[in-house]
Amino acid sequence: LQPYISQNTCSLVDIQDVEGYRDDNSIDDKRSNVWSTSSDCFDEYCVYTNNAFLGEGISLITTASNYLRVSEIQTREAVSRSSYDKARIIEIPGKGKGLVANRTIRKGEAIMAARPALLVHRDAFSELPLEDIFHLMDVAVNNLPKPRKESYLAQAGTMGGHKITDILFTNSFQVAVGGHDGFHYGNFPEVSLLNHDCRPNLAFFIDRNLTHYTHAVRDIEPGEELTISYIDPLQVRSVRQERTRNTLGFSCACSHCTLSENDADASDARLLTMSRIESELADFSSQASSPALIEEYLSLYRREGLEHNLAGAYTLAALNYNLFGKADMAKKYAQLSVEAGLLESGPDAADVREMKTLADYPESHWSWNKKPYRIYN
Ligand SMILES: C[S@@+](CC[C@H](N)C(=O)[O-])C[C@H]1O[C@@H](n2cnc3c(N)ncnc32)[C@H](O)[C@@H]1O
Repeated sequence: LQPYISQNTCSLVDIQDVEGYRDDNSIDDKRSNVWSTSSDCFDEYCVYTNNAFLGEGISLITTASNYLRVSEIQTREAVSRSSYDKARIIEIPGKGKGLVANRTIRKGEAIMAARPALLVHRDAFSELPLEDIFHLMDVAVNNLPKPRKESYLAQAGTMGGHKITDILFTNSFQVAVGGHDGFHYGNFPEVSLLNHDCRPNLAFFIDRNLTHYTHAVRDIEPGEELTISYIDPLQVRSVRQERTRNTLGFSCACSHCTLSENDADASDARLLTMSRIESELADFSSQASSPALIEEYLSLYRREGLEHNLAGAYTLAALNYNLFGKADMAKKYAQLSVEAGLLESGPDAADVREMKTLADYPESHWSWNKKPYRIYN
């Protein structure tokens, strides 16, 4: 495995200069590689820093094998895209700072493409004593290039305690870098101003090059807040609220969580019906599925305002219509699944590729006509 050799090679001295942290243990020849490591390691976890990684600078707290996986990423494409032409920062009642649209944003429009400033191996938190974690976190953030360190430290920390760690927990995404132990907490400072909403107007995904993409999933009016969902939006209100309160540390003030009791009960009833129908549609031998059931399922999804989470529902619809041997409907929903999947999971996602194939060749797909509809009609 060869670490990424950047065209934009920086001297290791740049890193040594940051607040006195020394990286006296460089991994690679500094003429050919911008990665460096600090001598601060605990067990198998060390700090690795690259002050030009994908154009911006990143620190990792991870194992040697995960470092090698990350350092293999060779994207040189300048994807960085900030939201600042489309949105501005304001105080949002009950949520702290947030982003609101400056202008009309159309469904499908790209909002941001952001790279991580910090990746921390998930197991480091269970395997290392807290004081060792805090030390590694300090080294990792202090070793970042100055603008990157400043944008890390400008993020909100809402849980208290060690500030740099608090910021990570308040603002992290799960990032898998590959392999069986590739799970990390990832921090993307540019994304951190997006508040949570159980019915958000943006979808996001992180691709295999560690880029975090956000896209609008419906038209957004000027002045409307831009939001993503931090949790599973298909849970009923009490479960969603318990999750934001107990795991993420805040009481959700989104409009769906603050519905009247009657409206919240109606939403919960829809979610339970959707879950019941989904079990039937996902069981390809079920005799209960029918075109009417598929359409009811999709209309409940739309009624619930789940536009950021539609790809899976369209996939199930496409597969079920194809099982019935109804090619036109299978194609229609496979195309809608691809359209939604590109915003929710990106072009490399397995489902997106499979639905493209189904849309093009429904009759060659494994599901074709396995349950001819006339039998169940
Ligand atoms: C990733 S930050 C979002 C930006 C943050 N509001 C700020 O001021 O920088 C996550 C924090 O924002 C607040 N937050 C986000 N969504 C919220 C919501 N739906 N209801 C209440 N607070 C929310 C919580 O304090 C949460 O811990």
